[in-house]
Amino acid sequence: QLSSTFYDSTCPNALTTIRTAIRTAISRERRMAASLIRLHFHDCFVQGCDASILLNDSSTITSEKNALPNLNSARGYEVIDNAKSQVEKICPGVVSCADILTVAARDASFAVGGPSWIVKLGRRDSTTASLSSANTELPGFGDSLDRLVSMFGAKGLSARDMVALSGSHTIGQAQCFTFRNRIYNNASDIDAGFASTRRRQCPATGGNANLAPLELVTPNSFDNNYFKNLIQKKGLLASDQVLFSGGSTDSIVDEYSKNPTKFKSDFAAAMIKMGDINSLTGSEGQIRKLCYAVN
Ligand code: HEM
Ligand SMILES: [Ca+2]
Repeated sequence: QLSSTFYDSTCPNALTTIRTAIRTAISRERRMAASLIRLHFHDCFVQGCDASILLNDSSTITSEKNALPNLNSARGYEVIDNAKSQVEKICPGVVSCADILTVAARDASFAVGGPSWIVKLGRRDSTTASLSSANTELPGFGDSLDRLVSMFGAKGLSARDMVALSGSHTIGQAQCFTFRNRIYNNASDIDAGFASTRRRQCPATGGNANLAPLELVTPNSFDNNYFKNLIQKKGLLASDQVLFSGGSTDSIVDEYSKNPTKFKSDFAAAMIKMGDINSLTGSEGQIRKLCYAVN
């Protein structure tokens, strides 16, 4: 049973300490806000929000960091490790890495103009990781709408939650190899001018790691331009554009494009729901001393 007051008596300064560490990291590099939100998502979809994604390879752990969706892609691990070490200084052995990552995602959203929300706390850290689940349970950039709906459904999230959460592609960057097919296949669901602009930084061969903003107008601020772009056929990933391509989620995209306030409140609610996925509580798991290793 998670609760927003979980650390009120055991570590009253936990949340301000985390916030300072996260704000410092984001002021150094604004993209870090995007990276931390994504890290929380990639944690929660694999064994639940249990900080399994933070564990390094060891004799007992096969790290999720090496799974396809994460390798050379997920980032921000060191920011969470640092926030943890700050929190350990004030209350050793009390605050879980899973909670720190959840709070970090919320603080990251707020730091770049997104909504804030009250985070539920009391998650415990896993003593295991699952590279295979990370490879099979995280969505891919080429997935169909039906597949995306069913992958989120498997985690207790609705199609509406999925569209709202995908709105976090209003910030952050993607590598060329994730959108190459889309910009070179002359499909009817992509704006021709947009495709040709993107091709300049993403050649047909090579340049796999070249970056492009997931949302072209305001890639560093959290707003609803992502949805406006989808309506103009300017989604970067195929998995972005499928949300507005004549299917069942078109009306949600349309609604969020017109109502940024509704998008932000739905996003916050969906983040809370995602943070509830299969948490370890009570005496399950442990409170790690270091986020990258089990005790
Ligand atoms: C709907 C299914 C989704 C797919 C297929 C997907 C796929 C991707 C891909 C391929 C990238 C670029 C990675 C790279 O090039 O290294 C990316 C980036 C990102 N994703 Fe998603 N994503 C999905 C949903 C979500 C959700 C639910 C969230 C958060 C709630 C999220 C947050 C982000 C953020 C913030 C970035 C930018 C990260 C950065 O700049 O470091 N995505 N996503
Ligand atoms: Ca996890």
